[in-house]
Amino acid sequence: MGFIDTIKARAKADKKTIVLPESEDRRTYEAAAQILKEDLANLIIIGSEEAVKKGSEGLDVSKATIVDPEKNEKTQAYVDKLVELRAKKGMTPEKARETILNDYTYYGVMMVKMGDADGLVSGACHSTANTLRPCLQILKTKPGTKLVSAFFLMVVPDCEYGDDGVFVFGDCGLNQNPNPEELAAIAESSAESYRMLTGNEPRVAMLSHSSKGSAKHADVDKVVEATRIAKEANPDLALDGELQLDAAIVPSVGASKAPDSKVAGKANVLIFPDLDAGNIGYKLVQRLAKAEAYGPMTQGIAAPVNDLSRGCSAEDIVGVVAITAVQCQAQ
Ligand SMILES: CC(C)(COP(=O)(O)OP(=O)(O)OC[C@H]1O[C@@H](n2cnc3c(N)ncnc32)[C@H](O)[C@@H]1OP(=O)(O)O)[C@@H](O)C(=O)NCCC(=O)NCCS
Ligand SMILES: CC(=O)OP(=O)(O)O
Repeated sequence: MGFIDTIKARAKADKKTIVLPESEDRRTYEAAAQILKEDLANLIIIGSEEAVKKGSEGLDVSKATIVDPEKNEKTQAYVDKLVELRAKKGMTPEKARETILNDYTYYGVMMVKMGDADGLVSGACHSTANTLRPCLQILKTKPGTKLVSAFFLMVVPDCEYGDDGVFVFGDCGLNQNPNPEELAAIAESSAESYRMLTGNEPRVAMLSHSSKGSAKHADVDKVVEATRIAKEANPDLALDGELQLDAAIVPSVGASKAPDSKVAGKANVLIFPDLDAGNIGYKLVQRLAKAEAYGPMTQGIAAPVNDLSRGCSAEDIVGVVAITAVQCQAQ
Protein backbone atom coordinates (compact mmCIF):
# COMPACT_ATOMS: atom_id res chain seq x y z
CA MET A 1 0.00 0.00 0.00
CA GLY A 2 1.44 3.41 -0.97
CA PHE A 3 1.67 6.28 1.48
CA ILE A 4 -1.45 8.10 0.29
CA ASP A 5 -3.51 4.89 0.28
CA THR A 6 -2.60 4.37 3.94
CA ILE A 7 -3.68 7.95 4.71
CA LYS A 8 -6.95 7.42 2.82
CA ALA A 9 -7.65 4.26 4.83
CA ARG A 10 -7.06 6.22 8.04
CA ALA A 11 -9.36 9.05 6.85
CA LYS A 12 -12.13 6.58 6.02
CA ALA A 13 -11.92 4.86 9.41
CA ASP A 14 -13.13 7.98 11.26
CA LYS A 15 -14.75 10.36 8.79
CA LYS A 16 -14.32 14.09 9.34
CA THR A 17 -16.08 17.09 7.81
CA ILE A 18 -13.92 19.21 5.53
CA VAL A 19 -14.97 22.49 4.00
CA LEU A 20 -13.98 23.41 0.43
CA PRO A 21 -14.57 27.14 -0.17
CA GLU A 22 -13.35 27.38 -3.79
CA SER A 23 -16.65 26.72 -5.56
CA GLU A 24 -15.46 28.81 -8.51
CA ASP A 25 -12.80 26.23 -9.47
CA ARG A 26 -13.58 23.11 -11.48
CA ARG A 27 -10.85 21.14 -9.66
CA THR A 28 -12.83 21.51 -6.42
CA TYR A 29 -15.70 19.51 -7.96
CA GLU A 30 -13.43 16.93 -9.61
CA ALA A 31 -11.77 16.36 -6.23
CA ALA A 32 -15.09 16.41 -4.35
CA ALA A 33 -16.58 13.76 -6.66
CA GLN A 34 -13.57 11.53 -6.05
CA ILE A 35 -13.52 12.11 -2.26
CA LEU A 36 -17.24 11.27 -2.01
CA LYS A 37 -16.86 8.22 -4.24
CA GLU A 38 -14.00 6.93 -2.08
CA ASP A 39 -15.95 7.97 1.08
CA LEU A 40 -12.89 9.73 2.54
CA ALA A 41 -14.67 12.66 4.25
CA ASN A 42 -17.95 14.52 4.58
CA LEU A 43 -17.70 17.63 2.44
CA ILE A 44 -19.12 21.13 2.66
CA ILE A 45 -18.87 23.23 -0.49
CA ILE A 46 -19.45 26.97 -0.03
CA GLY A 47 -21.42 28.62 -2.82
CA SER A 48 -24.88 29.19 -4.20
CA GLU A 49 -26.91 26.19 -5.41
CA GLU A 50 -26.74 27.61 -8.96
CA ALA A 51 -22.96 28.11 -8.88
CA VAL A 52 -22.37 24.60 -7.56
CA LYS A 53 -24.78 23.07 -10.10
CA LYS A 54 -23.02 24.85 -12.96
CA GLY A 55 -19.48 24.23 -11.67
CA SER A 56 -20.05 20.52 -11.04
CA GLU A 57 -21.79 19.73 -14.34
CA GLY A 58 -21.22 16.09 -15.27
CA LEU A 59 -19.82 15.19 -11.83
CA ASP A 60 -21.63 13.61 -8.90
CA VAL A 61 -21.23 15.80 -5.80
CA SER A 62 -24.76 15.17 -4.58
CA LYS A 63 -23.53 13.88 -1.19
CA ALA A 64 -21.76 17.16 -0.40
CA THR A 65 -23.52 19.73 1.78
CA ILE A 66 -23.87 23.00 -0.08
CA VAL A 67 -23.74 26.08 2.14
CA ASP A 68 -24.86 29.32 0.52
CA PRO A 69 -23.54 32.19 2.71
CA GLU A 70 -26.34 34.50 1.52
CA LYS A 71 -28.98 32.03 2.76
CA ASN A 72 -27.33 30.17 5.63
CA GLU A 73 -28.98 30.99 8.94
CA LYS A 74 -25.59 30.75 10.69
CA THR A 75 -24.03 33.56 8.66
CA GLN A 76 -24.96 36.18 11.26
CA ALA A 77 -23.32 34.10 14.01
CA TYR A 78 -20.10 33.98 11.94
CA VAL A 79 -20.24 37.75 11.46
CA ASP A 80 -20.72 38.30 15.20
CA LYS A 81 -17.87 35.96 16.10
CA LEU A 82 -15.51 37.57 13.60
CA VAL A 83 -16.28 40.99 15.09
CA GLU A 84 -15.68 39.62 18.60
CA LEU A 85 -12.32 38.11 17.55
CA ARG A 86 -11.05 41.06 15.51
CA ALA A 87 -12.68 44.15 17.06
CA LYS A 88 -9.31 45.33 18.38
CA LYS A 89 -7.99 45.14 14.82
CA GLY A 90 -10.78 47.43 13.60
CA MET A 91 -13.29 44.76 12.53
CA THR A 92 -16.82 46.21 12.41
CA PRO A 93 -20.09 44.30 11.75
CA GLU A 94 -20.30 45.82 8.24
CA LYS A 95 -16.70 44.90 7.42
CA ALA A 96 -17.10 41.40 8.86
CA ARG A 97 -20.22 40.72 6.76
CA GLU A 98 -18.55 42.05 3.62
CA THR A 99 -15.39 40.00 4.34
CA ILE A 100 -17.06 36.63 4.83
CA LEU A 101 -19.58 37.10 2.00
CA ASN A 102 -16.90 38.14 -0.50
CA ASP A 103 -14.09 35.84 0.56
CA TYR A 104 -15.28 32.30 1.16
CA THR A 105 -11.95 31.31 2.74
CA TYR A 106 -12.90 33.61 5.63
CA TYR A 107 -16.36 32.01 5.66
CA GLY A 108 -14.92 28.49 5.73
CA VAL A 109 -12.43 29.36 8.47
CA MET A 110 -15.31 30.77 10.55
CA MET A 111 -17.14 27.44 10.05
CA VAL A 112 -14.10 25.62 11.46
CA LYS A 113 -13.74 28.15 14.30
CA MET A 114 -17.42 27.70 15.26
CA GLY A 115 -17.21 23.88 15.12
CA ASP A 116 -19.39 23.46 12.01
CA ALA A 117 -16.54 21.79 10.14
CA ASP A 118 -13.45 19.92 11.32
CA GLY A 119 -11.02 21.28 8.76
CA LEU A 120 -10.61 23.31 5.58
CA VAL A 121 -8.70 22.95 2.31
CA SER A 122 -8.32 25.92 -0.04
CA GLY A 123 -5.72 27.53 -2.28
CA ALA A 124 -6.27 26.00 -5.75
CA CYS A 125 -7.17 29.46 -7.04
CA HIS A 126 -6.03 31.72 -4.21
CA SER A 127 -2.44 32.65 -3.30
CA THR A 128 -0.94 31.19 -0.14
CA ALA A 129 -0.90 34.63 1.52
CA ASN A 130 -4.64 35.08 0.88
CA THR A 131 -5.39 31.52 1.99
CA LEU A 132 -3.32 31.49 5.17
CA ARG A 133 -3.97 35.06 6.39
CA PRO A 134 -7.58 34.32 7.48
CA CYS A 135 -6.44 31.06 9.11
CA LEU A 136 -3.73 32.83 11.10
CA GLN A 137 -5.94 35.75 12.06
CA ILE A 138 -8.90 33.65 13.21
CA LEU A 139 -7.57 30.30 14.42
CA LYS A 140 -4.18 31.34 15.82
CA THR A 141 -1.36 29.10 17.01
CA LYS A 142 -2.06 25.88 18.88
CA PRO A 143 -1.51 26.26 22.65
CA GLY A 144 2.10 25.41 23.45
CA THR A 145 3.31 26.25 19.93
CA LYS A 146 5.29 29.38 19.10
CA LEU A 147 4.78 29.56 15.38
CA VAL A 148 2.56 28.31 12.60
CA SER A 149 4.57 26.91 9.70
CA ALA A 150 3.89 25.05 6.47
CA PHE A 151 5.23 21.72 5.28
CA PHE A 152 4.91 19.50 2.24
CA LEU A 153 4.49 15.77 2.47
CA MET A 154 6.61 14.54 -0.42
CA VAL A 155 6.34 11.06 -1.92
CA VAL A 156 9.21 10.51 -4.37
CA PRO A 157 8.80 7.52 -6.71
CA ASP A 158 11.53 4.86 -6.97
CA CYS A 159 13.56 6.54 -4.27
CA GLU A 160 15.84 4.80 -1.78
CA TYR A 161 16.27 7.94 0.36
CA GLY A 162 14.17 9.04 3.34
CA ASP A 163 11.71 6.27 4.21
CA ASP A 164 11.25 4.79 0.72
CA GLY A 165 10.99 8.28 -0.73
CA VAL A 166 8.60 9.71 1.87
CA PHE A 167 9.74 13.04 3.33
CA VAL A 168 8.46 16.09 5.14
CA PHE A 169 9.89 19.34 3.74
CA GLY A 170 9.52 22.48 5.89
CA ASP A 171 8.90 25.40 5.68
CA CYS A 172 7.98 25.60 2.01
CA GLY A 173 4.99 27.88 2.25
CA LEU A 174 4.71 30.39 5.07
CA ASN A 175 7.66 31.84 6.98
CA GLN A 176 9.80 33.86 4.63
CA ASN A 177 13.04 34.36 6.54
CA PRO A 178 12.81 32.54 9.86
CA ASN A 179 15.27 33.49 12.60
CA PRO A 180 17.08 30.69 14.50
CA GLU A 181 14.29 30.34 17.09
CA GLU A 182 11.67 30.17 14.35
CA LEU A 183 13.74 27.69 12.34
CA ALA A 184 14.05 25.50 15.44
CA ALA A 185 10.25 25.70 15.91
CA ILE A 186 9.71 24.70 12.26
CA ALA A 187 12.00 21.69 12.80
CA GLU A 188 10.13 20.58 15.94
CA SER A 189 6.70 20.88 14.28
CA SER A 190 7.89 19.13 11.12
CA ALA A 191 9.23 16.22 13.16
CA GLU A 192 5.86 15.96 14.92
CA SER A 193 3.99 16.07 11.60
CA TYR A 194 6.22 13.33 10.18
CA ARG A 195 5.66 11.08 13.18
CA MET A 196 1.90 11.65 13.18
CA LEU A 197 1.39 11.11 9.44
CA THR A 198 3.80 8.25 8.75
CA GLY A 199 4.04 6.49 12.11
CA ASN A 200 7.84 6.48 11.64
CA GLU A 201 10.47 8.19 13.78
CA PRO A 202 11.63 11.48 12.27
CA ARG A 203 15.30 12.09 11.44
CA VAL A 204 15.63 15.81 10.94
CA ALA A 205 18.30 17.54 8.85
CA MET A 206 18.80 21.30 9.17
CA LEU A 207 19.80 22.12 5.61
CA SER A 208 22.43 24.62 4.52
CA HIS A 209 25.01 25.18 1.80
CA SER A 210 27.53 23.96 4.37
CA SER A 211 28.16 20.65 6.17
CA LYS A 212 29.67 20.85 9.63
CA GLY A 213 31.66 24.02 9.09
CA SER A 214 32.66 23.52 5.46
CA ALA A 215 31.50 27.08 4.60
CA LYS A 216 31.53 30.30 6.58
CA HIS A 217 28.67 32.79 6.27
CA ALA A 218 25.98 34.44 8.37
CA ASP A 219 23.41 32.16 6.66
CA VAL A 220 25.32 29.13 7.92
CA ASP A 221 25.56 30.62 11.41
CA LYS A 222 21.75 30.94 11.43
CA VAL A 223 21.30 27.21 10.78
CA VAL A 224 23.99 26.26 13.32
CA GLU A 225 22.20 28.33 15.97
CA ALA A 226 18.78 26.90 15.03
CA THR A 227 20.24 23.40 15.34
CA ARG A 228 21.61 24.20 18.79
CA ILE A 229 18.22 25.55 19.96
CA ALA A 230 16.26 22.62 18.55
CA LYS A 231 18.64 20.03 20.05
CA GLU A 232 18.57 21.70 23.44
CA ALA A 233 14.75 21.73 23.47
CA ASN A 234 14.42 18.19 22.07
CA PRO A 235 17.32 16.10 23.37
CA ASP A 236 15.65 12.82 22.33
CA LEU A 237 14.94 13.87 18.75
CA ALA A 238 17.28 12.66 15.97
CA LEU A 239 18.15 16.10 14.57
CA ASP A 240 21.39 17.42 13.15
CA GLY A 241 22.88 20.26 11.15
CA GLU A 242 24.16 22.11 9.44
CA LEU A 243 24.07 19.68 6.51
CA GLN A 244 24.02 20.00 2.75
CA LEU A 245 21.23 18.12 1.02
CA ASP A 246 23.49 15.31 -0.25
CA ALA A 247 25.03 14.86 3.21
CA ALA A 248 21.53 14.73 4.67
CA ILE A 249 20.05 12.00 2.49
CA VAL A 250 22.81 10.02 0.71
CA PRO A 251 24.44 7.53 3.13
CA SER A 252 27.90 7.54 1.49
CA VAL A 253 28.03 11.36 1.30
CA GLY A 254 26.74 11.69 4.86
CA ALA A 255 29.46 9.30 6.06
CA SER A 256 32.13 11.34 4.32
CA LYS A 257 30.93 14.89 5.13
CA ALA A 258 29.48 14.33 8.62
CA PRO A 259 30.90 11.00 9.90
CA ASP A 260 29.80 11.52 13.50
CA SER A 261 26.20 12.43 12.68
CA LYS A 262 23.31 10.07 13.52
CA VAL A 263 21.11 11.82 10.96
CA ALA A 264 23.46 12.41 8.00
CA GLY A 265 22.64 10.10 5.10
CA LYS A 266 19.33 9.02 6.67
CA ALA A 267 17.20 12.17 6.99
CA ASN A 268 13.46 11.95 6.30
CA VAL A 269 12.58 15.49 7.48
CA LEU A 270 14.33 18.29 5.60
CA ILE A 271 14.31 21.79 7.10
CA PHE A 272 15.14 24.53 4.61
CA PRO A 273 16.90 27.69 5.82
CA ASP A 274 14.34 30.05 4.29
CA LEU A 275 11.24 30.13 2.11
CA ASP A 276 13.16 30.69 -1.14
CA ALA A 277 15.04 27.43 -0.61
CA GLY A 278 11.96 25.56 0.65
CA ASN A 279 9.53 26.64 -2.03
CA ILE A 280 12.02 26.18 -4.89
CA GLY A 281 13.21 22.89 -3.37
CA TYR A 282 9.81 21.23 -3.16
CA LYS A 283 8.83 22.34 -6.68
CA LEU A 284 12.12 20.97 -8.10
CA VAL A 285 11.48 17.56 -6.54
CA GLN A 286 7.79 17.62 -7.54
CA ARG A 287 8.44 18.54 -11.16
CA LEU A 288 11.80 16.89 -11.96
CA ALA A 289 11.45 13.74 -9.86
CA LYS A 290 7.68 13.55 -10.54
CA ALA A 291 7.04 13.38 -6.79
CA GLU A 292 3.61 13.64 -5.21
CA ALA A 293 3.65 16.91 -3.24
CA TYR A 294 0.86 17.39 -0.70
CA GLY A 295 0.61 20.84 0.81
CA PRO A 296 1.43 23.40 1.93
CA MET A 297 -0.03 21.77 5.05
CA THR A 298 -0.05 23.93 8.16
CA GLN A 299 1.37 22.80 11.49
CA GLY A 300 1.27 24.48 14.89
CA ILE A 301 -2.17 25.97 14.16
CA ALA A 302 -5.21 25.54 16.39
CA ALA A 303 -7.27 23.59 13.78
CA PRO A 304 -6.41 21.73 10.56
CA VAL A 305 -6.63 24.19 7.67
CA ASN A 306 -4.49 23.56 4.65
CA ASP A 307 -3.39 25.33 1.53
CA LEU A 308 -2.80 24.09 -2.02
CA SER A 309 -0.53 25.27 -4.79
CA ARG A 310 -2.37 27.04 -7.59
CA GLY A 311 -0.63 24.49 -9.83
CA CYS A 312 -2.34 21.56 -8.06
CA SER A 313 -4.33 18.81 -9.73
CA ALA A 314 -7.70 17.50 -8.51
CA GLU A 315 -5.82 14.39 -7.34
CA ASP A 316 -3.57 16.60 -5.18
CA ILE A 317 -6.70 18.10 -3.57
CA VAL A 318 -8.00 14.60 -2.81
CA GLY A 319 -4.70 13.77 -1.09
CA VAL A 320 -4.61 17.02 0.91
CA VAL A 321 -8.22 16.50 2.04
CA ALA A 322 -7.35 12.95 3.22
CA ILE A 323 -4.29 14.22 5.10
CA THR A 324 -6.37 17.06 6.60
CA ALA A 325 -8.91 14.51 7.83
CA VAL A 326 -6.12 12.55 9.52
CA GLN A 327 -4.85 15.77 11.12
CA CYS A 328 -8.41 16.36 12.41
CA GLN A 329 -8.40 12.91 14.02
CA ALA A 330 -5.18 13.80 15.85
CA GLN A 331 -6.59 17.08 17.23
C1 LIG B 1 0.91 34.47 5.54
C2 LIG B 1 1.31 35.94 5.48
C3 LIG B 1 0.49 36.56 4.43
C4 LIG B 1 1.02 36.60 6.81
O1 LIG B 1 1.54 37.89 6.78
P1 LIG B 1 0.70 39.28 6.65
O2 LIG B 1 -0.38 39.22 5.68
O3 LIG B 1 1.69 40.35 6.48
O4 LIG B 1 -0.05 39.38 7.89
P2 LIG B 1 0.45 39.73 9.31
O5 LIG B 1 1.94 39.63 9.44
O6 LIG B 1 -0.24 40.99 9.68
O7 LIG B 1 -0.22 38.52 10.06
C5 LIG B 1 -1.62 38.34 10.17
C6 LIG B 1 -1.86 37.64 11.46
O8 LIG B 1 -1.26 36.35 11.39
C7 LIG B 1 -0.32 36.17 12.44
N1 LIG B 1 0.82 35.44 11.89
C8 LIG B 1 1.52 35.75 10.78
N2 LIG B 1 2.45 34.80 10.57
C9 LIG B 1 2.31 33.90 11.57
C10 LIG B 1 2.98 32.68 11.89
N3 LIG B 1 3.97 32.18 11.14
N4 LIG B 1 2.58 31.99 12.99
C11 LIG B 1 1.56 32.44 13.76
N5 LIG B 1 0.89 33.59 13.49
C12 LIG B 1 1.28 34.30 12.42
C13 LIG B 1 0.06 37.55 12.89
O9 LIG B 1 0.47 37.56 14.23
C14 LIG B 1 -1.20 38.34 12.66
O10 LIG B 1 -2.09 38.19 13.72
P3 LIG B 1 -3.01 39.43 14.13
O11 LIG B 1 -3.60 39.99 12.87
O12 LIG B 1 -4.04 38.84 15.04
O13 LIG B 1 -2.10 40.40 14.80
C15 LIG B 1 2.83 36.09 5.16
O14 LIG B 1 3.58 35.42 6.13
C16 LIG B 1 3.22 35.60 3.80
O15 LIG B 1 2.93 36.24 2.80
N6 LIG B 1 3.95 34.45 3.72
C17 LIG B 1 4.42 33.91 2.47
C18 LIG B 1 3.34 33.18 1.72
C19 LIG B 1 3.82 32.83 0.34
O16 LIG B 1 3.79 33.67 -0.54
N7 LIG B 1 4.30 31.59 0.15
C20 LIG B 1 4.86 31.16 -1.10
C21 LIG B 1 3.96 30.24 -1.85
S1 LIG B 1 3.51 28.82 -0.93
C1 LIG C 1 2.90 26.41 -2.35
C2 LIG C 1 2.94 27.34 -3.47
O1 LIG C 1 3.99 27.60 -4.02
O2 LIG C 1 1.75 27.87 -3.81
P1 LIG C 1 1.45 28.64 -5.19
O3 LIG C 1 2.03 27.76 -6.28
O4 LIG C 1 -0.02 28.79 -5.23
O5 LIG C 1 2.17 29.96 -5.10
